Amino acid sequence: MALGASIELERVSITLGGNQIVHNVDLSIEAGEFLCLLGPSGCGKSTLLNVIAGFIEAEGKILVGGKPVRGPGIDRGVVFQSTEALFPWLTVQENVEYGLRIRGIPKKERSEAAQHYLRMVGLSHALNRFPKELSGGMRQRAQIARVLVNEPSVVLMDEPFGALDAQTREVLQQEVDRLRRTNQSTFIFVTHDIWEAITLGDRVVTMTAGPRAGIKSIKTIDLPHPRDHADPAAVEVYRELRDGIAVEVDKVLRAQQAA
Ligand SMILES: Nc1ncnc2c1ncn2[C@@H]1O[C@H](COP(=O)(O)OP(=O)(O)OP(=O)(O)O)[C@@H](O)[C@H]1O
Repeated sequence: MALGASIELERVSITLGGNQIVHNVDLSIEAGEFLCLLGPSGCGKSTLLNVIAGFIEAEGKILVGGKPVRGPGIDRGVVFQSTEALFPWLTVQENVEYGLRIRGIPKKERSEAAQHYLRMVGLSHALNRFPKELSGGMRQRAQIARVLVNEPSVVLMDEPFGALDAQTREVLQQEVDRLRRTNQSTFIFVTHDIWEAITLGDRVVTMTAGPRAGIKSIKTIDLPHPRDHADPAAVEVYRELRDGIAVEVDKVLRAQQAA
């Protein structure tokens, strides 16, 4: 299993289409940490994740495992929100094996690895199905297995459960919460959902409203796993995060009204 890598962002600013989306972000993420990123819609969460993934260039320093990010790499795996992210012409197992096949891993080894990770996400019964034969939740499980099979040091998740119904979402949150305890990768998980962030995060970073979004707060979630939403300490964390985000959402609404 790959060990997680630390991530350092130093004075990171991101400009897209002539607009500065993110301004001067400094953030240190420890190896093996699970960090959740919350913030109002459009503030730049996905953009920041895409910069760490190496899909978008930025100003400032971005170090993963002490090395500057110069583009996408196998050390960083990305799970997208879209349940369409799998190759529709490949079976579940072939989708999960894909990255290993590209890297020339022999058939027996990649088949065993794919089955191991598919078992981990509860998809052993669906190895030979095609994506269109899966529910949205199953597709996201397959996507997670497809990323984890490469044993990345960093797993970047961009609202992976955003398109799922509430019950499936809760089940997958519990699964990721279990999985990350045996997986030593560093996780950054973008979400709109405050409870999702509290369920999963070692820390929750809240961003300010854009443009020129930055970090508003960093909250350490010092509660035992699995996290109980009825625990008064969790409710207190929820209130604090909700109130902080409400201020930022309000700024977005006022800016929209003024425009
Ligand atoms: N390629 C691009 N060119 C210009 N502007 C862009 C581009 N991609 C994103 N943006 C803008 O950057 C800002 C941040 O977008 P981003 O998707 O990162 O926000 P977000 O916080 O992830 O939003 P959401 O929570 O709604 O997914 C938005 O104002 C968006 O319109």
